[in-house]
Amino acid sequence: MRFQNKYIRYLQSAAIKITFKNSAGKNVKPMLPLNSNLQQLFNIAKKTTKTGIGLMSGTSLDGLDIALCRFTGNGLNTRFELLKFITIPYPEDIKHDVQQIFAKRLADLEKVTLLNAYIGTYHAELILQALNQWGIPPAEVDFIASHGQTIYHAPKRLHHHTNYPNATLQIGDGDHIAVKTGIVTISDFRQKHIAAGGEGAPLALYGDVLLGNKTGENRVLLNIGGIANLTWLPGDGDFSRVLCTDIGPGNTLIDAACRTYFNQAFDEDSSIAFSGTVNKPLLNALLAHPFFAEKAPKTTGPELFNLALVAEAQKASGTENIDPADLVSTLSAFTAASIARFVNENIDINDLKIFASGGGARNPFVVAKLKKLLPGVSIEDSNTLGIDPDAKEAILFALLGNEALSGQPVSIGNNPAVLMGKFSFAV
Ligand SMILES: Nc1ncnc2c1ncn2[C@@H]1O[C@H](COP(=O)(O)OP(=O)(O)OP(=O)(O)O)[C@@H](O)[C@H]1O
Ligand SMILES: CC(=O)N[C@H]1[C@@H]2OC[C@@H](O2)[C@@H](O)[C@@H]1O[C@H](C)C(=O)O
Repeated sequence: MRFQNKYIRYLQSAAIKITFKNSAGKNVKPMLPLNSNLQQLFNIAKKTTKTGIGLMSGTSLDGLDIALCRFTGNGLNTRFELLKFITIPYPEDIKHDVQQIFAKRLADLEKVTLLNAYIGTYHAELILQALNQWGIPPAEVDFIASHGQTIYHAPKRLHHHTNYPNATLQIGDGDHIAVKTGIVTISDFRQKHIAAGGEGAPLALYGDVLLGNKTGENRVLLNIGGIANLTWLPGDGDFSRVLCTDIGPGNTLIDAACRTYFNQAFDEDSSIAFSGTVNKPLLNALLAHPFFAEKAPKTTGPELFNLALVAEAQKASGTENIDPADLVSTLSAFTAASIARFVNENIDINDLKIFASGGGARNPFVVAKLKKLLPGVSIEDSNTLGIDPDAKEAILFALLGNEALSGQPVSIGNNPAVLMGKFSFAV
């Protein structure tokens, strides 16, 4: 008993000086002290202006996008500024290691475990490198918001195990980033989305509404990354009609064919696609995949859209011996055709303006086909909105980090009203 009283006195003396009010508005003493980590979090949360880093390393495995942003406010009142942005390409050995486990049903569990720690530490090194290059001390950064590296995405619609929930796995643990950089890190955003009933993706909605919504303009923010996804923002400002969904393959099949048949990472400026011819029977076989008829919102990944699926479509259409350049042309046309079909079937195309981002927005063959298939729709890249197309997803995670620190859960479209992300501290 004596010990307990002493302990309570200790807790009271250690309690930090915050004013807590009871329901009658009177000041009361806090019951418990905040430890130094919670104190740090509290200090960051109450800052009017926060500086945060958003990290994205997507399904293309091309590198780590690092966006340094400044935020004021939260939710629909957020104001942000992109201060610095850089993509640091992954060296070949890391790409190779991640590719060994990425989107594979059977993988070396030791490698997964090693990479979880390694990628966290490696991303921390890249952040410190970028900050050093920019001349910004880590102490000036309030938080890091890290997406991690997706290694497997398994919504029910893909895994078909009726007893199991939607699931997804991102590695590159946040503790390693926080300890190595000394900066509070928020990570693993997708689990909460699933826990609250979603598929863990796309999370783009939260940033797209903020970056792209304009009353009176019928807009789509289209991201052509490894997988293509979009957010539709109807001009009437009715948030219940907002739609955010994956569409199908972006660059993932094009990149896979380039790696396999041309020993190159991607089809730079579409030089291969332009040298080939689109094979119509194969294109139609690919477009006949049942995923495209599933109702949105929906998510997918290279777990489904991979060269095995292409081989099946080749078999079904009798195009097994197609020339590799024709294959790249056809896969590029497939990306454009599946996006155009989704837009035509699900979105009001009256006065529609599409703002494209992601590496695929720099694929001239895909963009030209898309424009041809959507006549009357304006298609520009997201620079027109003042958003660097390469930085958009990293900015999104920085925004989600800002929300995790100071936002309120809000529901938009079909998305659950939750704050996402887990906190990691340097000590
Ligand atoms: N000049 C270019 N010409 C053609 N394609 C390009 C060009 N530049 C980038 N790309 C494509 O963009 C890809 C990288 O895109 P991005 O960085 O948006 O992908 P990601 O972030 O990994 O994807 P996700 O959004 O699925 O997570 C490259 O692999 C390539 O296919
Ligand atoms: C599981 C996963 O990593 N999904 C990514 C991927 O890349 C594009 C598309 O598939 C999208 O659903 C998502 O990323 C973006 C950033 C999102 O969540 O909005």
